[in-house]
Amino acid sequence: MDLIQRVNEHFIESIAAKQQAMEVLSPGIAVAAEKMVACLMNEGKILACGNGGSAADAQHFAAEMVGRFEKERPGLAALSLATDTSALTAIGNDYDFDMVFSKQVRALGQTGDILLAISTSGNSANVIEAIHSAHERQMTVIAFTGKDGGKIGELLTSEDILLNVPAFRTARIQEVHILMIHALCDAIDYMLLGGE
Ligand SMILES: O=C(CO)[C@@H](O)[C@H](O)[C@H](O)[C@H](O)COP(=O)(O)O
Ligand SMILES: [Zn+2]
Repeated sequence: MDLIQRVNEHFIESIAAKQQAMEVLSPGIAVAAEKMVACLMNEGKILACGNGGSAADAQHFAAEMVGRFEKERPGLAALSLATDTSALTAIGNDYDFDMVFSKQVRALGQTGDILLAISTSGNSANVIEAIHSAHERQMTVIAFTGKDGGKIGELLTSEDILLNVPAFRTARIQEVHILMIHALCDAIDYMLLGGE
């Protein structure tokens, strides 16, 4: 296979992953957006976490909430738990890397807040611990996963939302996750501002 064909395969596979995800996830994404708006309108906030590419997704989502997505509006309360290098290194060094998010959730999370938990495998221990802490704090969890949903898929409650991408390659799952983030931002803005 030549290099251009190899690149083409990525586009083809990504398009297919998105098509399959659309068919199963759009209703759940709409419900997640409604839960987020209800939380934000009730003085709540959204905490987001994930590792590697998903850390970037958590940060990307928070930036579009606090800054803006496509329309001018007041900033919305969201925070990435994956960006504070001092907190991440101190907690990782002094306690355990599994606790880097959960300790922040316990410190910052309040009843009615939302945890956006992002893990392509559904098995990252620090994301799982963050979900346990969110439940202790009576927060709702919205989980973005992939593959078979992993352990995260098994520990969510009926109050939570599992948005599991039906794909097995990490890169493809991440590409759908970022699309889901933009769809969420758009739905939130639409509910708050109306428009097209
Ligand atoms: O972006 C990628 C791979 O595309 C990596 O950085 C990837 O996010 C990391 O390996 C993560 O540690 C994977 O964690 P998870 O998605 O299974 O929770
Ligand atoms: Zn990646």
